[in-house]
Amino acid sequence: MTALMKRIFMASGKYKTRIAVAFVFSFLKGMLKNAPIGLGFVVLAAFYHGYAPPQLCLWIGLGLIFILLLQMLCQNLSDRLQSAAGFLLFADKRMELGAHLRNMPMGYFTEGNIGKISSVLSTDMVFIEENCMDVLADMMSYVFSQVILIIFLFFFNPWLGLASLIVVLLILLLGRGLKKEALTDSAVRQTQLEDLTESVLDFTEGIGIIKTYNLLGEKSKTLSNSFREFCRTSLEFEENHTPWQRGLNLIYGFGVVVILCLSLFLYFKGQLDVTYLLGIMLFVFDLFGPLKALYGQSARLTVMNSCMDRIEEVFAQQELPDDGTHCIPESSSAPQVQFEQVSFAYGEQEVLHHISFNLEANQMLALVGPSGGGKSTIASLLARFWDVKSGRILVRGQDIRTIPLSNLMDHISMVFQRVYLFQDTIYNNLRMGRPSASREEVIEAAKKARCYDFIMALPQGFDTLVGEGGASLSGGEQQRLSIARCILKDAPIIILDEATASVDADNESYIQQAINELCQGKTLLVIAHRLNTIRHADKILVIADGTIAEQGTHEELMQRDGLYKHFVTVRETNQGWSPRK
Ligand SMILES: Nc1ncnc2c1ncn2[C@@H]1O[C@H](COP(=O)(O)OP(=O)(O)OP(=O)(O)O)[C@@H](O)[C@H]1O
Repeated sequence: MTALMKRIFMASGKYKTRIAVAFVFSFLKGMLKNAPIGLGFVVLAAFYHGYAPPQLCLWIGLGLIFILLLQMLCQNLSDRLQSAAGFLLFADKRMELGAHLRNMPMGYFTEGNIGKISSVLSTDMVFIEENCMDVLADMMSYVFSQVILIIFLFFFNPWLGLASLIVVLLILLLGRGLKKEALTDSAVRQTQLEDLTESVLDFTEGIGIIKTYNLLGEKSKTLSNSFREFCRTSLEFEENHTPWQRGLNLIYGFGVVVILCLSLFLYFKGQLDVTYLLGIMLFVFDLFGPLKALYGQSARLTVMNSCMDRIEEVFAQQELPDDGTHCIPESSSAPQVQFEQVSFAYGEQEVLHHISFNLEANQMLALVGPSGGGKSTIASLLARFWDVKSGRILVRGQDIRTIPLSNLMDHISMVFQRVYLFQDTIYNNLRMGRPSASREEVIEAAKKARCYDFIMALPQGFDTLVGEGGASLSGGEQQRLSIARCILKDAPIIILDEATASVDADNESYIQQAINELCQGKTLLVIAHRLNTIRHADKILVIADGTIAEQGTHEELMQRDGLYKHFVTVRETNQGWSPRK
């Protein structure tokens, strides 16, 4: 518990003082909880010794009211301070995590971590936010209450104090076992919760594909299995705790009997005053109550512990360094883009080996080659989705690792095959390309990207809301909107992943017109599939097995009897690898 308190306290940043003050009030609340017992004992002793003036009753009554009021005040202050601190702290933590995620390499998001991020941001953070402060403050008050009760007993008789201490030690020993079990179980449970989130995301995001392939039954079954599995683990979590909780209950009861019998024994031996015996009777049945309440919360505590582990794990992921201070120069005699001996690995697996090429301003470089050769990786490295393993990538002579990420992004636009439109109006989706753009500029970009007509045919024109992922628009329309976004951005370097999926002839022609508008006067790095695009490229790189197998213009490469010529021949005879015409 102390370890968890320390972790939360260390993570509480500017709310440390507020939390510390809340805990002080909680401590006072714990002390005051036992004060009526002390008062009761004073009354008993006074009556027993024949001292019972009417004023005593008045004072005791007033004292009790005072204690109750003070207890309420402390409770109120600690609750208010701690719950506000919890919500404020986790609002900040979410923003911190958001900033951290923004600076993470893209690889982190594509390597199956979406479920983890979602469950950390929602389930884990919400659980800690709602529980941490009140549970921790309650824990503190239980611990202090227990300590005070033991001190009472030591004060009455050292043997009683010692006996209660031994019982407490036994409880702590068994509690350690419970904690160990709970820690393991809650880690398993939280991991399953993460898998469950992943399954739900998978199901909802892929619902279109699932329906197309008639997999609704199968995938629903997978999802139901995940739900059932989580339910089973939760039940197991509870069941595994039960024997430990029963053991603890046994020791609580056993401890009460021992203290009761020992008190009577000491009384009959003349070693314990009758007033003390009566005092002990007052609270002996609740003697280990605070510890009982504390272990009753152990399940919540351990879940909080594993939530903290997972939150810290995401925070511990290395960010992509963004400490560059050299902005891209306005002009330079160096090539627009240079790859110098670039190697790259996903984890341990090296997928690019010593790639070197230059791309001059306003030229087009086409990357072609077999699937899995490394074309997309080359494009991603230029946008600094990841950092190279060795070698350098330069933009206008400047190593991209020394350029502030925002400056690099200002100079690069990417047109992906997979388009993402936010749940917002078409206008706002377009304006993301350049937030400072005027309405006229947005409309102009839409016209250039051949979007204007279909936008105006929508019920609210530019103010029409598009669904999550742009579900209410056709693939070709979404693609053109994403191109309009890039036209508005007007970045000098464009990375274009040409669509491989077939769209109808009209759409294809519109997309091509939109791309032609976008690419005017730009430097282009194209992952090319269309023979037409490839033919017009200033330079073609054939990428195979992470290396440049061949390079040159279409004519140069066709003169060699190499991989490229083979690919084109295959394309022309419509077999296998196919750069479309
Ligand atoms: N996120 C990733 N994690 C691990 N390996 C990856 C990842 N992305 C790609 N790879 C691997 O890197 C290699 C190069 O992949 P890349 O996507 O760059 O090839 P490509 O030429 O663009 O293929 P395609 O034409 O099919 O898109 C492949 O072996 C691929 O399996």
